[in-house]
This record gives sequence, C-alpha cells and structure tokens, in this order.
Amino acid sequence: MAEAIFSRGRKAVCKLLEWEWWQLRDGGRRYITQRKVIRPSIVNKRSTDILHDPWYNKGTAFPLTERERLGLRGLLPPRVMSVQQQIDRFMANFRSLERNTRDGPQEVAALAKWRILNRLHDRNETLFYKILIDNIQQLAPIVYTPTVGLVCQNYSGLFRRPRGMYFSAADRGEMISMIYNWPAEQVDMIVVTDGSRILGLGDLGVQGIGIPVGKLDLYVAAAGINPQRVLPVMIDVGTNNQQLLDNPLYMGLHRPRLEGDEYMSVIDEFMEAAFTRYPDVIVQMEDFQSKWAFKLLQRYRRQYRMFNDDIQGTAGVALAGVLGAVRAQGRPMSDIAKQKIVIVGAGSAGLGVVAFMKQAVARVLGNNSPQVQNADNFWLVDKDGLVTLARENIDPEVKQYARSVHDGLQEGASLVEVVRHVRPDVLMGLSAVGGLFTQEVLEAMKLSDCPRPAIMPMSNPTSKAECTAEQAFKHVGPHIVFASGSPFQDVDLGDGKTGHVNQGNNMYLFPGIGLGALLSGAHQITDNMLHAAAECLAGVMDEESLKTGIIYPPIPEIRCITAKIAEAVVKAAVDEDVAEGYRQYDHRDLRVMAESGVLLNFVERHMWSPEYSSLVFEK
Ligand SMILES: NC(=O)C1=CN([C@@H]2O[C@H](COP(=O)(O)OP(=O)(O)OC[C@H]3O[C@@H](n4cnc5c(N)ncnc54)[C@H](O)[C@@H]3O)[C@@H](O)[C@H]2O)C=CC1
Ligand SMILES: CC(=O)C(=O)O
Ligand SMILES: [Mg+2]
Repeated sequence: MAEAIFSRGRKAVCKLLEWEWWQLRDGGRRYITQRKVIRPSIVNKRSTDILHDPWYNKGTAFPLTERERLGLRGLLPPRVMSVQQQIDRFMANFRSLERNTRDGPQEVAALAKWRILNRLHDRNETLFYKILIDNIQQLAPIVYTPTVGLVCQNYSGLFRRPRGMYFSAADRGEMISMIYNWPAEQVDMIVVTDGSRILGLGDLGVQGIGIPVGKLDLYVAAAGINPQRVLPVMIDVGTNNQQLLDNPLYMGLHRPRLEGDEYMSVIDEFMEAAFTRYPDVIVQMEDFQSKWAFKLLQRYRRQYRMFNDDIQGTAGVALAGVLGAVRAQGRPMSDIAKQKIVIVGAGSAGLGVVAFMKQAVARVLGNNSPQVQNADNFWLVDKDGLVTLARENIDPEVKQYARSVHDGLQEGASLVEVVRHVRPDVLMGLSAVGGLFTQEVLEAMKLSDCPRPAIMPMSNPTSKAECTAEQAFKHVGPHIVFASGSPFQDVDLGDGKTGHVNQGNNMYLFPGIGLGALLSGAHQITDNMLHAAAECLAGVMDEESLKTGIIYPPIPEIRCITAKIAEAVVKAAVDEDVAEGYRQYDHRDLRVMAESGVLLNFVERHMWSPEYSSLVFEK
C-alpha cells in the first residue's frame, strides 16, 4: 500500500524552480518539481564550432549578447531573428518547394522535401523539432511513412552524414567497445532494425537505417524524448536483395544475410553491448522479418526492457481502431467479443494483431470461453488463402488461429470467398500487397452483417496499401469506417459529405509505450502495459467523432495523446508492481502520484520540448 496523502502544496525554491509537495500521513514529505526550467547550457566551444554544432546552433536567432560572448559577432547576418521568424522563413521555402515540384514526378517532390528537412536537422536540431512538432500532420508523411520508405530505397545515393550507429557481422567481438564510440552519456531510446523487412518493401539491407531515424524523430516530436538521448541503430548482417548486392555503390556488407545461430549471436552481442553501456535504455525492434521478429521478442522480452513495434505496437493500434469501429456502430467496446474479423497477412503484424485482439476478447469473455480458445472471432488469410487446421506443415505460431474446415470454408479459400462467406465486421490488411482488396473483395464487403463495416488496409507505404480510401468508399459504400497505415486524403462523397480517413499506424502508440516504460522504470514491458496503452488510445475518442467515422485522434494532437498513453502505461506498471521508478522518484513516489491523479503532470514535465537555452561558455 502506498502512503496516504495528508495534504499537498507548492513551494517556490528559487526564481526558476517550484516544488509540489505532499505531506504523508506517516509524517514524511515528498517533492516533485512543478515548473519546467530551461537551464543554461554550458558549452566549451566557440565561434564556427558552435555554428556547426546542430545541438547548440541557433543560426540567425543568436542574441547579440551571445554573439559577443561566443565569438560569433560578424559570423552571422546582423539582424537577430525570433524563432517564429525562423520558422516562417523555413516554411516559406518549404511551400515554394512544394509549388515548384507540384507538376513533376511525386517521388522527386517527396525526396526534395525530405532533403530540406534533413538538412535543417543537420544544421539546427532545435528548430527542426520545433517545426516538426508544429507541423506534424504535414511533415510526418515525409520523415515517416510513406516518404521514409522511398528514402530507404535510395539511401545509398542520399547518404551525406551518418546519423545513428552501424553494427555489422564484421564487428563480432567488438560491439561492447564500439558502443562507447557513441558520444551520449545517457541514451533513453534505441530503435534498431536489421533492414530485413522495411515497411512492405522487403529486404533493404543497411539502407533500412532510415526507419530507426524516422521512428526516433517521432519519439522526439510526440513523446518529448530528448534528441540527445536517442540512438538509431542498424545491424547489418548482409542482405538477400540481389539488386543491392549487384550495386557497387551499395553501402552495406556485400554478402548474403547471416542465418541461424550466427545471426542470433550477432543480435545477442548487440543487445548485451547496448544494455551494458545503457542499462536503463529501452530498445524498440523495428522491421525485422517475421521469422526473426517473434524469436527475438520471445528471447529478450523478460531479460531486457524492449518491445517489438511491428508485433506489439501495431497490435495495440489495430485493437484501438477496432474498438473505435465498434463504438462507431453505436455499441459498447465489450462488443468486440461479437465482431467477425478477417485479417489478411499472417506475418509479424497480422499475428501480433490477432494475438492481442484474442486477449482483448478474453478480457470480456474469460480465458476459458470456447470462443476464445478456438479464436472464433478471427479468420486469418495469408498468401496461400484461408489458414485452416487442414494446412500441411503449418507454422505453430499460425496454427493457434487456424479455422476448422467444418466451418464451411475450405483450406486455402480465397479472400473473396472468405469475405462472402463470413460477412465480416472488420477487414484488415497486413499483407504488404498493394491492391489486394480488389473491387470484387470490396464489393463482397457490402454483404457484411455490420451496419458500419471497417476497412483497414494497414500495409505501408502507400503503394502497398491493400486499397485506397477512394476505392473503399466507392466499392463498399459511404457508411464504412476507413483506416489505412499510410495517410490518404479524406474522400468527397458528394452532397457535402466526407468519407473520413483515419491513419491506423503504430505511430499513435509506440511513442507512448516507450515514454511510459521509461518513466515507470519497469524492467519489462508487460502485456498489461500494452493493453493499457491501447485502451487509453481507444478511450480518448468522443462519441461525436466516432459517429462520423473518426476512430483515431487528429495527428496534430499526437503529443498530448502520447502523454496520456504514457500516463496509462506508467499506471499499469504501478498497478502490476513492476514500476521501479525514474531518477529521484522511486516506485512509492510513482504510486503516490498515480493515486493522487498527478501522473499526467509528471509525464508532461519530463517531456523535452525544443527551446533555445542560453549558452554559457566555459573553457
Ligand atoms: N500500419 C501499421 O502500423 C503497420 C503496418 N505494417 C505493415 O504490415 C505489412 C506486413 O508486415 P509483416 O507482417 O511484418 O510482413 P510479413 O512479410 O512477415 O507478412 C506478410 C503476410 O502477408 C501474407 N501475404 C502475402 N501475399 C499475400 C496475398 N496475396 N494474399 C494474402 N496474404 C498475403 C504472407 O503470407 C504473410 O503472412 C507491411 O506492409 C508493413 O508495412 C507493419 C507494422 C505496422
Ligand atoms: C508502421 C510500421 O512500423 C511498418 O509499416 O512497419
Ligand atoms: Mg515497422
């Protein structure tokens, strides 16, 4: 039991600092800092060294006093600009680039936008994140899906400066010392890939580094993780992509991927190195091909503070979307137990989703319910059609969701047959096959028993979406709920009506899972923490929005949604007794905060925001 709170108050301890205190019944007193303080940064460089350091550089915003102190006088145009003026100048450039590239090939325009953002990131990190946060809806499709996919495909040509760390099969035995080459004393978040399944684009080898970079940009923007404490990592164990192997300019190892124990030993060595130098770090595994994704998650999830975003983050966001779709039907969330859900794709994403949703149904009906045991709510379809118990050499991961052939459908039934027979409430795509929801499949969804069927083509990037928003509204009808992994424009349905497009992407969850895990100090990321995150996301939607078919919150609100999700994750960790505390707050402090309703405030106060701090030179 946590100590009971007797009274609370606030006390200013200096001009910049204020404490909130709680007097506990046992006579003790606990304090948390209440107001955010922008402390000056001590720098030991001057002049052009400052201008070339993206962390300290303020460009034209250096005030005259600092220009004097740091030897910058004369090195910048004379006018001191405000941050807002800097933002306006960048956005004016950005918009003119948009205008100038509008009529050319889309890919050229997308890469041009990525380039100017990346150059800003290289020059002035504070301004980059300020602009990203303020314009997240417009810029997320560039730093993240879909453009990040294109960037990865072209990375060997686009590469200018390294960002993050590279470990390769050639570094075996050296990783524990290599990790000390990273300049940061503390790292909170690592996103790591082996490049084997980048979005739905397949094996992109070392070029997959773009994904950890993009995901960590979202960690900074949405979760307020300090950019100096993030580390993108690429583990290059070779590639089986022949085009890359044939390209003399490819920057990764020119060798086929390691397999078996050799592969595992490389990943083991990296994990050991990462947690040896940074014992409190959280590792997010991203875009590992399914055959390794599950094995690695099983291997590490009890040993390290880690999660697999494609399996666990996606599952949470899909569950929140389905719960939203249930509410959009005018039913309570518990009616998830009555939904018929067809999931197309039985890889890391599809299997993660079905496992998590099965747990959600079990929370309603109980684990022992035959409906739960038999996974009766789900129909899993993969490249060989409907997965049934009659399948030969069936993978044990898949078998637990296989249907009985006595349900009226044969092993390997086609997607259209499945949709016609099942009349599902939800059709979800995680197949990485663009256009898989053909007109025939979508028209079959008209037979759905559901008043508001959900069509969720969640594969990324846009070219791999199972259908477009236009196609879904056109072929199924205006009454659907639509969510896609990559963004589409809302659809004009005529008569002043709009078909709303939701972005069903794990970007809504992973930042909150990571931040919540960090602030709870939990040494494992448990299923309860993940369910709390998904339920929180589902719960933030109001009835009015749901009625119009909006099942996820607006992207511009992602930072405040992430704070709420992190709060839910910390609370779940406290309730489950796995929270161990963060910095000066131990597990009892977290419990007190949870019980007195100030956890959200605690979370928000620990989120970094991009502000220029005063620079003080010290030799
Ligand atoms: N929206 C989101 O937040 C997320 C989306 N994804 C997307 O999910 C997709 C799949 O990812 P993974 O599961 O890791 O890939 P994977 O390659 O492991 O799995 C793909 C699955 O699709 C099946 N499939 C292939 N062709 C098919 C066909 N013609 N008909 C039916 N099924 C077919 C395969 O048999 C396999 O089961 C990717 O495009 C990825 O970008 C993944 C994570 C998050
Ligand atoms: C969104 C994501 O994680 C993926 O498509 O792999
Ligand atoms: Mg992914």
